Amino acid sequence: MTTPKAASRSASLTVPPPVLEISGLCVDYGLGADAVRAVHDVDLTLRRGEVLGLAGESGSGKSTLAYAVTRLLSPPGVITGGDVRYHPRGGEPVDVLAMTARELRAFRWQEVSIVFQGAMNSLNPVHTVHTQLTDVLKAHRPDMPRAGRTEQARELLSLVGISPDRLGAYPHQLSGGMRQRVMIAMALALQPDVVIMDEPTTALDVVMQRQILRQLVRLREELDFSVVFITHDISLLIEFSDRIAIMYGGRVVEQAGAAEIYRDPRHPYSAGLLHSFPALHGPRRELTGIPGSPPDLRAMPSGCAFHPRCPKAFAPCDRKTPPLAPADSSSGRSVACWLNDDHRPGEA
Ligand SMILES: Nc1ncnc2c1ncn2[C@@H]1O[C@H](COP(=O)(O)OP(=O)(O)OP(=O)(O)O)[C@@H](O)[C@H]1O
Repeated sequence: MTTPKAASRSASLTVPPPVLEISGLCVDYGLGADAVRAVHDVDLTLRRGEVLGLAGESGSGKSTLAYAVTRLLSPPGVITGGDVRYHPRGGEPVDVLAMTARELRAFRWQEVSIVFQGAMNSLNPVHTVHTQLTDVLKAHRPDMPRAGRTEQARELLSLVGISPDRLGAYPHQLSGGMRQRVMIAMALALQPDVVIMDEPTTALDVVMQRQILRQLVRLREELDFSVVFITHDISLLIEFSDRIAIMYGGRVVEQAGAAEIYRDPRHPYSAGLLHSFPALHGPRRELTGIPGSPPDLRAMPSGCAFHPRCPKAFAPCDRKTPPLAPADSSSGRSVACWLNDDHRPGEA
């Protein structure tokens, strides 16, 4: 791209400033007595330049969270509480939940773009890659001359590792991996600060998945954007994220650096997830999976929602929900598990 955002991320150990701050976010499906809570009191901060991984089994609330944060949630989904703040470069924080429709149109694509599950099938089959890439530019940069749009589209394709010669191709003339890269190119077209990727590569084979993610992480360094990367495959997150948040039953149950989660998962659910996917590198782990199934939102277990499946459940777990609390004073890790809480209720 011609004017990449400053690629000079500080190599110092200072914590980068936040770009997206989510606090106390609650999302329900339905209203009144029939409502179920799919996202429960989530606090999460995405920092500038980082890749934040969001993991959890199907139904844990990952996509609902992404839709809510970008205000793309459609009925019966309703945001019932909390706060989402976007911190523009050098500007005052903006309340995303209070944005008007017009503000939202500018916010999406330009500040935060999102690549959804199965995105590679959402390219329009009757238009060329050129038309689809330049349409994004035309809609948001109406003053850009036609030749400039084409030039930018060529650069975007090169960025994601596709020869600009393919600009005239229709989606069916491209492989699944290439279509996915085109979607990523579209998401990067307006140089957003944040790219949210919801299971972007699950339809691809493992080698292609990793190739695309490696490229994305390289681009993140070049173009200086932050990534929220959502998947149920925690081994992918360990490889590509800086930090990981693990969701269960709509709540974040553990949040820590990717290496910390890998070496020493503190929540029994995190440990279970780690033993559900083969790691590509490092020592082999025995794959044991997690017994049982994720909870039904209409009948959530009392206390910690994971307790019926937890090999380490003890007295307080079925009675009281553990808060997400700092686990180490130094590392910024937090865990919602009574095993890690010095202030746990009586075990009798
Ligand atoms: N339109 C809807 N109406 C009612 N409940 C819904 C709706 N969409 C999602 N849910 C429920 O909300 C919960 C969270 O779903 P969500 O899709 O956010 O989970 P997820 O972690 O992204 O799962 P997956 O990995 O399968 O996409 C699930 O229990 C799901 O059944």
